[in-house]
Amino acid sequence: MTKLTVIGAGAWGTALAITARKAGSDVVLWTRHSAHSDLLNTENVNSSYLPDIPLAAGITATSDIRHAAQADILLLVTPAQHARETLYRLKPELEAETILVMCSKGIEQESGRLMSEIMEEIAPSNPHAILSGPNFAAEIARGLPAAATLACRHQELGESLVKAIGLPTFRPYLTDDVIGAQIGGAVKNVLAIACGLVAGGRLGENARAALITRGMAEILRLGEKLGARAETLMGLSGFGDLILCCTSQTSRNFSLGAALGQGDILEEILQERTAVTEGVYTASAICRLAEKFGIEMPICAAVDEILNGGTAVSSAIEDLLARPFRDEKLAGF
Ligand SMILES: NC(=O)c1ccc[n+]([C@@H]2O[C@H](COP(=O)([O-])OP(=O)(O)OC[C@H]3O[C@@H](n4cnc5c(N)ncnc54)[C@H](O)[C@@H]3O)[C@@H](O)[C@H]2O)c1
Ligand SMILES: O=P(O)(O)OC[C@H](O)CO
Repeated sequence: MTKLTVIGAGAWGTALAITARKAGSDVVLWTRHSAHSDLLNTENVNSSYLPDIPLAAGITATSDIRHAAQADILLLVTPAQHARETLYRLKPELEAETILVMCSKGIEQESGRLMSEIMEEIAPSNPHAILSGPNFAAEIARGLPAAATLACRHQELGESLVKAIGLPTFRPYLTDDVIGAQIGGAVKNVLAIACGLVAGGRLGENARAALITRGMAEILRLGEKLGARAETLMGLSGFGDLILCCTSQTSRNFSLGAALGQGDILEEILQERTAVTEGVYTASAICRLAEKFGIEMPICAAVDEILNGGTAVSSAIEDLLARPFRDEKLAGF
């Protein structure tokens, strides 16, 4: 039986633990606090992050990183900004053949690095993969149907991962485009904030459709510079996740944007949340990458201005609307 540990017991980590257990893997769920692992083991539910959904029998929680690392596969599911420190904690315990699967969506704020680059930097000899797609944790944990992109450079490795986590209701689609599989998940978080702003500000459905479409052009522009394939960006991890998060209040990024659009204060929204809202941290990293590559990402820039530049929502929207009229072909991809 495949031994699989999920690193990070938030909503997504817990949903993936339930999924992998159903797929037949022997599952351990690691959380950094022993009080949390004790609660998970005694209550059999992750009431802080995924209430009302029982953990499948056979999932054991632990806060012991050494025990957690003793697995064939590690699913890394902390917030993206904590992926580096988590990998450093794991590194001394890793066997060379332990497979690392990054399930977090984001770009490191300080370095502008993708999650795969951080895995390569810290654990260069370990095989690694990316899992990303339109996947709300609660739906997956309930066994509702969904699909995701699973990216790794070797087909055999991909197939073994599909066996460990795939279900008829959770369908991983394989690709070798590791870079492409990360761009959509990171950028859609920022674009979902933008669509939330539009919803909160009651700017209409047309405006949202325009933002999603022009947002897709921003994903394609950044993806091209980073070496991603367009087909991956148009797939589950890109277009699929963009549609999901730009059209649903279930998305934490969308709901944060909606609250901002209604006039709430960023710091107060964040204080009230225990769950991570990745777009808040990835926005500035994306804008720095756009600057480095000399590409325009005006929607991401507007969100970054609102989050980090002190620009009022109304004025950022006015600036976007004042942009010159363009040829769609030239402004697209
Ligand atoms: N929730 C979803 O539906 C979903 C779906 C797909 C991908 N994701 C991605 O998965 C990642 C995790 O999201 P989530 O929804 O599980 O978040 P969450 O906020 O529900 O949980 C995050 C978990 O990480 C832990 N954590 C926080 N800081 C940490 C640190 N410094 N070291 C170790 N652990 C730490 C928290 O205690 C918590 O257990 C994000 O990148 C998110 O974009 C989430
Ligand atoms: O709630 P969000 O906005 O973090 O989105 C969660 C997942 O990424 C959806 O695929």
